[in-house]
Amino acid sequence: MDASLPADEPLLQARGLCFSRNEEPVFGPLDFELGRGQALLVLGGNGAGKTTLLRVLAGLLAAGAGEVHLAGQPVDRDHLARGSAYLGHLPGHKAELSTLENLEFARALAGAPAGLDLAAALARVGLAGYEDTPARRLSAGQNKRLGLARLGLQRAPLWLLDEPYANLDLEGIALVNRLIQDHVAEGGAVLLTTHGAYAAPPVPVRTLELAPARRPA
Ligand SMILES: Nc1ncnc2c1ncn2[C@@H]1O[C@H](COP(=O)(O)OP(=O)(O)OP(=O)(O)O)[C@@H](O)[C@H]1O
Repeated sequence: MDASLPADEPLLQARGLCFSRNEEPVFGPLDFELGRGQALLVLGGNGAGKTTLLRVLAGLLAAGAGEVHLAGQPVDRDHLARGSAYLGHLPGHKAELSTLENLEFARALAGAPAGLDLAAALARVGLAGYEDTPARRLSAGQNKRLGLARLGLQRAPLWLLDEPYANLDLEGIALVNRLIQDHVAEGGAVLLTTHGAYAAPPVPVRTLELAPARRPA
């Protein structure tokens, strides 16, 4: 957990946050906050803007208007990218590298300790025995599991999880819930999306409902 961030402010605050494409509003203005030890479930049907919101919060897209504060400090896209760990629909693994090599790469990027047991990290997400398997040979659910292993290496206090339960079997869903529970118990916070088909994690959860998508004229 990042001890450099003050603990007495909400970890994440958004004020008047908006995003538009070609002058068509996608979401907002949104006002919400998320404290340490909490999860925020972003609800909305297909096209409501959930992924777009997470990409803005991860610093991958620029907001059209509004402010985001991390632990009380106004932040720009760079700070958002550094303060959060993002797990999106596309896993972002290096296809030709093995699962273990992908974790080595992620560990180096995150500046995590070299002594970290990466084989154990793979075993924790159910990928024991796949250490030498190239990422391109993983199933969708196994790819998601590798993404979950990477998340644990990043040590960011704020997790942004886009449809984390998608493609996972029951045991995988339980794994996501366990990881979220542990992260929140350590003082982290999790913002996750769902279109409503999956259960919420077993932690204190607030919800944020995005308006239904507009149909093109
Ligand atoms: N790259 C893009 N270019 C143009 N429009 C986009 C792009 N990505 C998404 N959109 C549009 O932005 C709106 C919000 O999309 P977004 O992916 O954020 O929705 P979502 O709530 O995550 O949907 P889903 O539940 O289907 O994943 C949609 O109307 C979509 O058509």
